[in-house]
Amino acid sequence: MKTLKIAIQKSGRLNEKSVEILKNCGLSFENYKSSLISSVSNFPLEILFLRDDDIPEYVQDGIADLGIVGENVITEAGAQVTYLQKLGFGKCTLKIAVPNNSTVSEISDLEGLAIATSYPVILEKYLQENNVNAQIRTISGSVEIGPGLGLSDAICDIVSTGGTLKSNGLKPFAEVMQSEAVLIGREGSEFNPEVLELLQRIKSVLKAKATKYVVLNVARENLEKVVSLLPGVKSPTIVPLFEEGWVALHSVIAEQDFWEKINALKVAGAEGIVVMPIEKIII
Ligand SMILES: Nc1ncnc2c1ncn2[C@@H]1O[C@H](COP(=O)(O)OP(=O)(O)OP(=O)(O)O)[C@@H](O)[C@H]1O
Ligand SMILES: O=P(O)(O)OC[C@H]1O[C@H](OP(=O)(O)OP(=O)(O)O)[C@H](O)[C@@H]1O
Ligand SMILES: [Mg+2]
Repeated sequence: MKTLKIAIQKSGRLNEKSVEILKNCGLSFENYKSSLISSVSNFPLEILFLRDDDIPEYVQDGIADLGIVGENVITEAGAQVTYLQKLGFGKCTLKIAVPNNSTVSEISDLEGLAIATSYPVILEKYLQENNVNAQIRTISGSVEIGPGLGLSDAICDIVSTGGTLKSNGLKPFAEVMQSEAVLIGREGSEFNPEVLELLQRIKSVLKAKATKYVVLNVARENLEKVVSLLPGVKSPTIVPLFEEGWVALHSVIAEQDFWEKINALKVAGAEGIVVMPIEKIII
């Protein structure tokens, strides 16, 4: 069996969740960041801990077989890699923002202005698509400080809660791209048996995370009504209760669907609703 290499962020926003998802796949390894490489004892895999900016090229060039990195970083690098799976964390949006007192309110107002960013490639393309000529000032971090220091009139940076923009007196007005962490490989990677095995485990972990195991009690006469409220439930398990005429309904439900229905379920006669996490769903 060939030992695969997966590159993940050494430290920063994506590190913890990347390690978590691999551990949830049953992979056993020490999170030795100082050694920058860690061997998985129960799967033919080595984990490389890198700066996130380097991950797309490492995968493109075959130094690593797989990587976990933000879509923003892949697009900026222009790397030739294949998206194997969106991972549902590191969700953020690349936005253009200006000082609160700025009169800039649409893209065309950026004509001739200076914009500070760590994403010059993505921004350049966006400005071209919108027929705007602006001066891009590339800086590697703390971009939000740009307008306050007189370095730029606007910024283009990652926004999640919007807290950093707010505390720097900035307001967003245009969305350039949305991003989340993705598992990447090279073209054809998914045909490698070890990659396929890992990918299946990751999918199982993600599926389990998005679903809950639900148990509820309901009187038999209300059972049909309750089942009809549960989307996607084909055939729930029904277990008779000691109390005559009552049953317990067991089912696996998308968490999102469930919370929307909870009040309707109660009105329909569901009682003692217990919601439990699921560790893995094997697809
Ligand atoms: N506020 C945020 N909320 C959610 N995701 C974010 C946020 N900021 C960044 N990200 C995502 O996490 C990735 C890593 O962000 P981080 O700030 O750790 O990068 P970095 O400082 O460039 O790290 P490195 O030292 O590895 O180069 C970003 O490229 C983006 O995809
Ligand atoms: O909208 P918010 O929730 O405030 O998040 C946005 C901030 O998060 C990121 O920086 P990070 O905190 O990762 O620090 P960094 O600039 O050192 O990468 C990004 O560069 C923004 O500055
Ligand atoms: Mg980086």
